[in-house]
Amino acid sequence: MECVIIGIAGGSGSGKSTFTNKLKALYGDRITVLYHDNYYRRHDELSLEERKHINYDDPAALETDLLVEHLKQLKEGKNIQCPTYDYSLHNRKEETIEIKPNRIILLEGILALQNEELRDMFDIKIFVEADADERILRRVVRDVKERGRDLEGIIEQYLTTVKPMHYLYVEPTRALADIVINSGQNEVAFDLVKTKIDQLMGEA
Ligand SMILES: Nc1ncnc2c1ncn2[C@@H]1O[C@H](COP(=O)(O)OP(=O)(O)O)[C@@H](O)[C@H]1O
Ligand SMILES: Nc1ccn([C@@H]2O[C@H](COP(=O)(O)O)[C@@H](O)[C@H]2O)c(=O)n1
Repeated sequence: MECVIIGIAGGSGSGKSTFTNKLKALYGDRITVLYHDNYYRRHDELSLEERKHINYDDPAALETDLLVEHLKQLKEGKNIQCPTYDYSLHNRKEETIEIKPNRIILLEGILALQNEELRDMFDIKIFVEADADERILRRVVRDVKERGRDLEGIIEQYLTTVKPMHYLYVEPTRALADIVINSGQNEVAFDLVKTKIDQLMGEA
């Protein structure tokens, strides 16, 4: 079985996870989904307070080498032990999850198209687009509800790291995408990607 890897990038709050999770809900175990965020580096040597102030939007914050290695293993038909991440503790969890390869592999993350070695592994490159004001508003709601954050911290992080890194590293990768889709809740884009996945699965 030859794997087809689809990279899904876009700014924080653009709707990447919404789009990816909708595909996962449709295909279930017939597709493999990886999240770049699970590859944020472990920082046991730092206190929680110190970990709060890491620049998580800089490519160096992610162990992308391990992700590339895992994608290679999946392509070889091997299972991987995928790391998992705790946003509240700003650290990797102890547990890993076993992930199996499939014909279609999705990889989602803000910097999915930034690293050249990773980008070169993708057969299809997607960038999810959304205005900056909509992205930050969605992030505020999500980070308070789901990631254990407060408004003050979200604003400080956005202005000091998220926003500058977005324009330095994320936005330029828009031009490297095969397809740019407008928001993660885009029925037309979803149907187009679904049609392509169905076709590729039929060819396997
Ligand atoms: N088009 C949209 N309109 C309104 N809310 C959205 C839209 N797309 C996503 N959201 C919401 O915004 C939040 C962030 O979306 P998410 O998919 O997690 O973004 P990302 O993975 O790109 O950071 C989620 O709570 C999601 O439900
Ligand atoms: N400990 C962490 C790790 C990451 N982040 C932020 O997550 C964003 C990427 O995830 P999305 O679902 O929003 O694409 C990224 O912008 C990091 O700032 C964090 O806040 N804390």
